[in-house]
Amino acid sequence: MIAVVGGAGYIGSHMVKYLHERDESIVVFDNFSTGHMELLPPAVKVVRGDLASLDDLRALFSQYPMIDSVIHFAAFAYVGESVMDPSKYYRNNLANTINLLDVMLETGVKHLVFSSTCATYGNPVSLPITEEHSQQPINPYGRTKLMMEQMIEDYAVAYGFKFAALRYFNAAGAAPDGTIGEWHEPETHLIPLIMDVAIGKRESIHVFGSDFNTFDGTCIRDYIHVMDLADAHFKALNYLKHDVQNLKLNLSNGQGYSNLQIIKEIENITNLKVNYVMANRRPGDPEKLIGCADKAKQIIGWEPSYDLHEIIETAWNWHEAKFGGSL
Ligand SMILES: NC(=O)c1ccc[n+]([C@@H]2O[C@H](COP(=O)([O-])OP(=O)(O)OC[C@H]3O[C@@H](n4cnc5c(N)ncnc54)[C@H](O)[C@@H]3O)[C@@H](O)[C@H]2O)c1
Ligand SMILES: O=c1ccn([C@@H]2O[C@H](COP(=O)(O)OP(=O)(O)O[C@H]3O[C@H](CO)[C@@H](O)[C@H](O)[C@H]3O)[C@@H](O)[C@H]2O)c(=O)[nH]1
Repeated sequence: MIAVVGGAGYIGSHMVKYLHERDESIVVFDNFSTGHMELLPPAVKVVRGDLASLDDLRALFSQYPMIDSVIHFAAFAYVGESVMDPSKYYRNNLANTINLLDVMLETGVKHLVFSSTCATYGNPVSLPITEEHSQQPINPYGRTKLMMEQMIEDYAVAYGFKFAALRYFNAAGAAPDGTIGEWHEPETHLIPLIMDVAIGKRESIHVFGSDFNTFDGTCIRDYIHVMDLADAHFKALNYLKHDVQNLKLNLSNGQGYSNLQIIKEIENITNLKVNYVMANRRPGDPEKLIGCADKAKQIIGWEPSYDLHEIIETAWNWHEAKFGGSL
């Protein structure tokens, strides 16, 4: 059985959908601080609990002693907020993950796949970013994720944990059947915010920074479909169960798009006008993040299957249906 920690969140719920459709045995552990019950299939087992509580974690593993692996998504994940309120990030991402690891240790569960991020690299010195690129995060969020990687590696060496650190680039898109998608409150991510403008929920979007060293002055990101991420987690977990090596893998499309290009692409796909205002840089934002995911292809046989057009189409189908009607 797989425990999906943070399974009610954006990426976690797509993982749950992926596993549920393959009849995998799963249980979701979540405190619903940013997650939503509505994103989960009704038949899925759910334990409401907080990583901050050793008792909640022990209850999870004693209620489901058949758990043999954990996929860990639970964290706070807003780059800008982490600069303003780092305590929140060190507490939840780092300190609370120690609880999870220790209870896994107590119960003998040693397979762990977890959400790392390209934010651990900082401002790249070479592109595309490979896993060998130096890791010098430029915001507290990225630092918590790098520390998590290091801590988990220490547990692996000392206690025989098997782990996969999956360094995703920018997660985006929604389930192709339109049932679930990105739902953060408050929303801070570029694509759903632009879509809020397209549906008339917001008047305009602020584009943070127009003086970056990029072709149009705005930041560049590499967007990866959330179902591609789910597929990679499943492949990484299966790999860990049969092979000796631990994994540190980038999950990306290998294509960078500027913030203004994303606005244009959404206008083209939706046929709607998006008003935007150029604004100051947001502290903590790296200029360009583009990943090389060749290693994931070589080692776990994973390749992305959705391009930017499909990412935006699936995101739009969900976003318009979910948030467009209530206006
Ligand atoms: N969204 C991205 O672009 C992106 C990119 C790279 C990495 N990541 C990482 O992927 C993971 C998931 O991101 P997301 O966008 O789905 O975030 P999310 O906020 O939608 O999901 C996080 C889930 O974890 C739960 N959670 C948080 N703290 C908890 C705690 N203490 N105890 C129990 N449950 C808790 C939340 O309720 C939520 O359901 C995070 O670790 C994030 O750092 C995200
Ligand atoms: O109102 C907005 C919101 C965002 N942006 C810009 O859009 C880009 C993407 O921002 P956002 O969608 O917030 O994603 P990131 O800050 O890149 O962070 C996401 O992607 C990271 C990997 O790059 C993950 O680690 C984080 O968890 C996840 O939130 C950045 O240049 C932002 O400054 C704007 O210009 N205006």
